[in-house]
Amino acid sequence: MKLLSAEQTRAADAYTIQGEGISSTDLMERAARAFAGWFENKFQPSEQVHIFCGPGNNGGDGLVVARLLHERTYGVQVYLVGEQDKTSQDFSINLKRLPEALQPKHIAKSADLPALVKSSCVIDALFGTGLNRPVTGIFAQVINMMNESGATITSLDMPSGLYTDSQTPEEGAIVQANHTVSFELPKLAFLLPQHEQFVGDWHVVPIGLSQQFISEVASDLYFTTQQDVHQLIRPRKKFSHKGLYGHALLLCGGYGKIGAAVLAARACLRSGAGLLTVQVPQAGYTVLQTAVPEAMTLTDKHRKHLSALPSNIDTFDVIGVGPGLGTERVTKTAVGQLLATVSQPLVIDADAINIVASSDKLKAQLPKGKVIFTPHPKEFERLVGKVKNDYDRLQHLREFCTEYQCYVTLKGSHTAIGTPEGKVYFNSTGNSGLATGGTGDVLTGVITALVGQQYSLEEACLLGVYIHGLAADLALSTVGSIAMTASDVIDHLPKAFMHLNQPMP
Ligand SMILES: NC(=O)C1=CN([C@@H]2O[C@H](COP(=O)(O)OP(=O)(O)OC[C@H]3O[C@@H](n4cnc5c(N)ncnc54)[C@H](OP(=O)(O)O)[C@@H]3O)[C@@H](O)[C@H]2O)[C@@H](O)CC1
Ligand SMILES: Nc1ncnc2c1ncn2[C@@H]1O[C@H](COP(=O)(O)OP(=O)(O)O)[C@@H](O)[C@H]1O
Ligand SMILES: [K+]
Repeated sequence: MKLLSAEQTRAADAYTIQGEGISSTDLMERAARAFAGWFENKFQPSEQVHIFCGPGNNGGDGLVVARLLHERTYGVQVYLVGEQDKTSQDFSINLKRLPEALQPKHIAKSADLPALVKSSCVIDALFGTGLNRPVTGIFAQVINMMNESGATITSLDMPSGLYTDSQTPEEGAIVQANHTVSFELPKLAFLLPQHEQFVGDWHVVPIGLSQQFISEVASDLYFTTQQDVHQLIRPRKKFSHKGLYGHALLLCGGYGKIGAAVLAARACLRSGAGLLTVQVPQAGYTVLQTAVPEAMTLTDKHRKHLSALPSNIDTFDVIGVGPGLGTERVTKTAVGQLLATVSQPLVIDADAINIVASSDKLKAQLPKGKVIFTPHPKEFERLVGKVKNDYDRLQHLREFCTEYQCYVTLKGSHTAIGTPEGKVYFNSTGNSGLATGGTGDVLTGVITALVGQQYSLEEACLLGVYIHGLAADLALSTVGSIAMTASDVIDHLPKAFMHLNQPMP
């Protein structure tokens, strides 16, 4: 699914209005109905609803919602914020349509601010995608009052004050919503960790914007849905054999971190690798052979660390390197040799990322179009330098991927996958149960297996990150988020693959 900027969203609105031959007021009615439908499922009519409306179409939506909720027996109080001399046309039309029983109150100065309490139920319809500067003055006072009241806030389309697709200047007030109910497509701002306190739980309701417009408009930002990955997955052929599903090599594990190799290996096998060889330092031999009998085990000549590449390295289809590796000098040399000599695709994680990050020479040796990096945000900063904020991080992601012609899965709540063409795909699965040691090692195993099965590097990233998160989502029902471990995620990979293999409804 594509993500649209605020400007493109406005264009999609206009295109839909023109294409369907409806008025903008009709589309507003449709949007407000979709919002009200969500709201009714969530909140009972017994609650008094306070709706704060700004001067534009977001406020216009708020006025329609007020009318609809009133019809459905909710107690509603409407507040019109700011001077009323510059309201949008659809706002004015819907103000006239407001039932007489709903006498709006005007808030033009601080003395007009109502006293909300913690139990109040609030709809924030001050500003949406049309916000064009930081919120100050009376609007900021209303926002601060809402935030300080502790009331339950549902923002309409956007938390008011938050920019849709760029960094919000610090001086602007921003609503801290419990829920944000947005139209048609998620907005980029929802996917960035720095906005968690503003966006709350976000939900998208369809309003029938032109699918033709959306499919044709140029955007290099995507949100990966089940539909997107379902079409990637390839069922196994009846007469296939293990030789067709790739021979993966994992270079993982160091003294005290052999578990990382076990996790990556188990995940790799659970993701369909035809054959798997793991090379570990001598200290890991018995552990690997016992914990993962399906994997073949090579031992390094070093007792504790990776120090050399296997002599038959050319025989593997893909190499996953990094989890638990350590950054000893001998290991750095071995990783350098790997980058300089091998021709297979590489999945580079954890300490292998740290090793590459520490040397411009190694970065320059990265084979083009052959590498997937899987950093968490700290490892990413080691690669690209300190970032200022989440937008800056995205910019660095794009630049790094295009400069080095590589793929990067920048891990987090909505893992962002960067491609050499400068596209970014945000993942939609996963939960905070994944915030525990070893889950990244699992991801390395999953992606390595997929590359070995001849998925393109882009497909392997999209599918791997999605499946990994889906396994964690399925694990929620049996172990919950607090007790979840990396092994639980591996144990739910089979269900996740089965889930994706089923026909879509
Ligand atoms: N288009 C459609 O058909 C549909 C649109 N939909 C809905 O419309 C929303 C977008 O509406 P929108 O474009 O009118 O913008 P909106 O978010 O209300 O804000 C603009 C107003 O605020 C003002 N303003 C801006 N920043 C300000 C600030 N910092 N401080 C103070 N004022 C500020 C600005 O005034 P000005 O800049 O002229 O001073 C203008 O008056 C969208 O989120 C969705 O809810 C749906 O109904 C579906 C159909
Ligand atoms: N709050 C969260 N919500 C969803 N996914 C998360 C969250 N926190 C972490 N993850 C996921 O868990 C994994 C953690 O990886 P990483 O930090 O490398 O762990 P480790 O190094 O311990 O294996 C990543 O796939 C990341 O996207
Ligand atoms: K809003």
